[in-house]
Amino acid sequence: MPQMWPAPAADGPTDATVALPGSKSITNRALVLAALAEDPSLVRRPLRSRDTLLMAGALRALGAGVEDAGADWRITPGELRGPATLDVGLAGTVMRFVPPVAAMATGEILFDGDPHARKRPMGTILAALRVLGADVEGDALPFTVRGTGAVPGGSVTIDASGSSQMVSGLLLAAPRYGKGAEVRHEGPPVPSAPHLAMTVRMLRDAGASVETGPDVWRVQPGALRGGEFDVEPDLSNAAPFLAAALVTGGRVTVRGWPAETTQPGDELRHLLAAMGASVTREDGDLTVRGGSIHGIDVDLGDVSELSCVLAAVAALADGPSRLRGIAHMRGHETDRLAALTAEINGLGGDVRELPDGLEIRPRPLHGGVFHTYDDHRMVMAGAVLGLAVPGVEVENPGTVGKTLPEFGEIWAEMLR
Ligand SMILES: O=C(O)C1=C[C@@H](OP(=O)(O)O)[C@@H](O)[C@H](O)C1
Ligand SMILES: C=C(OP(=O)(O)O)C(=O)O
Repeated sequence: MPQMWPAPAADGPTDATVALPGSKSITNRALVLAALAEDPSLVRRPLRSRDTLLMAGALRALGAGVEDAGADWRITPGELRGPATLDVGLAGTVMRFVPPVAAMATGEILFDGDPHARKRPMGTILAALRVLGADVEGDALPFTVRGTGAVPGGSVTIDASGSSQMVSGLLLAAPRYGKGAEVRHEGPPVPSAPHLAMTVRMLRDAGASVETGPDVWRVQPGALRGGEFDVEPDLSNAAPFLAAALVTGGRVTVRGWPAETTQPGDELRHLLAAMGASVTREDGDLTVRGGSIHGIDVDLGDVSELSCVLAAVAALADGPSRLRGIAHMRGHETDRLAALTAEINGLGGDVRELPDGLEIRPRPLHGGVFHTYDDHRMVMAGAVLGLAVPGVEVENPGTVGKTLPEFGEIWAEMLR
């Protein structure tokens, strides 16, 4: 039986300060790099959510130690070994970042995940691993990696237009491959440039030698050093909270907004300003104040994690929006273009799917069930709509635990 959450309508402008847990993307990269390093590491203030617990579990099953150290995680690298059966859940980072590591283990490693995970694109990275010398059977979940203790590495050309994680996954393990790896992309643009920059930055910080050019990345073989990985707050998960300020004409401050970051969520500063918010960063905190909500015409290909919440805000704007450059979201937790269209229209909206995005014409909305398709960001989008539209019931709110188990409490606290 699906659970229903009556999304609270705002009874006035928000006036709140929120602190958010760590970034999924930084936590899961830190876990992989720490597991591949020569010495132990401390991952400071990691996100503890379904996606990161699955990553920790997968790396443990392959021989790494991942233990609580107060609020932190202590990672002790171990000899990589199977056999193992790994659950990737619905986590793109786990399904794309762990197979390149498993290929260096010994023994048979079976990967599987949630029913919808079997539909997410995997063939590109599994084929690339075969080119780099790994023994992989299958082109989608479930699949098997037969680790032989080492991966020769070398050059590979892929079409990563479906997901930047195809590139990131190969690069993160590449320092430990015999010849390292040169990954070239050929095809329509790779989405999520900030996430690729995050991969390169974190590899270099861990001591890897990485060169980049247009659509090419070269990682030299070499040791990775352990140490301390500081996890920033998850700025993509700031989206619904900052959007609440805009939607209610109030104020929301997010604590600990980094001055400089590779997280795509940093773009919220510009995107929400373009939609009518006033945005200021002071003493390391980011504050958004809302007035009227304007539509936008924008390419979100680099920051698609923000699209669900921005689509909800756009449905409440004073003019139409076009969200472009996000065709690859059809391969996310669900087909997000179809899901947003169906669910916003189900509340009386006027959303049309484009080949690469959404066209959103605001209309008066009414209450109803907002289905979420096991997608954390659909829960967040439903919550944002519910602020302004009485009677929105969000299906399976627990789905938000993929990246933010505390969402409900922080949301309620924000509205108090
Ligand atoms: O590398 C990462 O941490 C991520 C990359 C992006 O994937 P896509 O390029 O598949 O959109 C993003 O949407 C995802 O949430 C996290
Ligand atoms: C696309 C997302 O997740 P994943 O890492 O599973 O691809 C997301 O969090 O918006």
